[in-house]
Amino acid sequence: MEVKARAPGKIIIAGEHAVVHGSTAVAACIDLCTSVSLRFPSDSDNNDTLKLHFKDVALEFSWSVGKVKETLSHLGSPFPSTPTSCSVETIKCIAVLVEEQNIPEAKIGLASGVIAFLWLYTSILGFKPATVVVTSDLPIGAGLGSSAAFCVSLTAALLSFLDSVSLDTNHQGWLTFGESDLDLLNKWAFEGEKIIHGKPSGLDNTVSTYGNIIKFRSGKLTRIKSNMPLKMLITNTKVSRNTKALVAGVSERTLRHPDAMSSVFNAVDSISKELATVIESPTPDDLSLTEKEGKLEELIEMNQGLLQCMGVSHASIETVLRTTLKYKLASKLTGAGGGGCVLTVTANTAISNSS
Ligand SMILES: Nc1ncnc2c1ncn2[C@@H]1O[C@H](COP(=O)(O)OP(=O)(O)OP(=O)(O)O)[C@@H](O)[C@H]1O
Ligand SMILES: C[C@@](O)(CCO)CC(=O)[O-]
Ligand SMILES: [Mg+2]
Repeated sequence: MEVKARAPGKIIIAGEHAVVHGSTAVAACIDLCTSVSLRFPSDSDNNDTLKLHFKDVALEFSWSVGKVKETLSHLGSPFPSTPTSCSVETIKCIAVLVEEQNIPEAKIGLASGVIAFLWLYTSILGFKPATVVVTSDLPIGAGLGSSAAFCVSLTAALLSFLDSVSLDTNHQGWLTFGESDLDLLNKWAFEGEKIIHGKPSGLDNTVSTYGNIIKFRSGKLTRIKSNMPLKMLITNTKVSRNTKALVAGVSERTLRHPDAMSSVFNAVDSISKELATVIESPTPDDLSLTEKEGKLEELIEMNQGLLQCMGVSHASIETVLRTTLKYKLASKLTGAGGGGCVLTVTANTAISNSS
């Protein structure tokens, strides 16, 4: 039997990093997805292997199920309905299983995703042979939430085998999770993100699970209904970086300058709240649309300034900012920064073109 699940990446319109420290953020999912296919061998295959294939990065892993069980047997039977954090000791045990796979040095950054895979797989389905294949439209490690889309699509594929999870009617050829199961899916995906990110806010997995546009603060989401067209350009600087290290860097700066950073986080909170209000408020005519777009651009610019204060911008990001500024367009980094992707609001251009 084979199941295929997919989940979207995201852009953070305002509030990245500050959201880890309790500020509000606004994020929207994008139509680039990660897909996970999961196939169990038939009885006649007489197979005792758990295989994982990361197609985008041409990496294949395989373990004997007996070996995985031996390493993790102290954890007991799986509790799929109770999302559980992977303890530091268990991460160490799983890391041994990953080290044996001899990931080439240039791709060693992907190891945390393999650990997250083994944790989610064994916690939800236990010790069963299977073949899992991961493919993505998203650039990996570029700020568009590839880690969250991976955790959400993988968890969705795993949970779909549980009798307790009911899948809703067909949505463009795909079944969707019912509202109550989305919470379970999101919680497990968060546990995967914790392994990859260290200290995630939960924003990325939440927007990937629930879709559309959300406002998010301290683990709580509010769905947003946009009342204006949001046209954005995404530029990938192609400078690779690691979310875990960037998040840790901001926490270290916060320890060094608690008062100053607290003011920065408060300012971001106000920016995200105002931005959500602007997006949601009615747009009766073209004049109010132009006014709202002006506000949006200014808020994006202010948020970028504060991200620079947090130390997560990068020379490659500044180059994109300078370039878009020549065309009077506002931009900010999106996701963890340090390279990765930059967002540019392009709505005004669209209006002047059409008028
Ligand atoms: N398609 C994929 N194949 C294999 N591993 C993946 C894939 N997508 C994500 N990953 C895992 O996620 C990690 C990248 O996550 P990271 O959080 O650093 O970047 P991101 O999620 O793309 O950006 P951000 O968190 O800023 O939105 C990779 O190192 C890998 O472990
Ligand atoms: C940098 C961060 O705010 C967003 C990464 O996409 C981290 C997080 O919220 O977990
Ligand atoms: Mg990530």
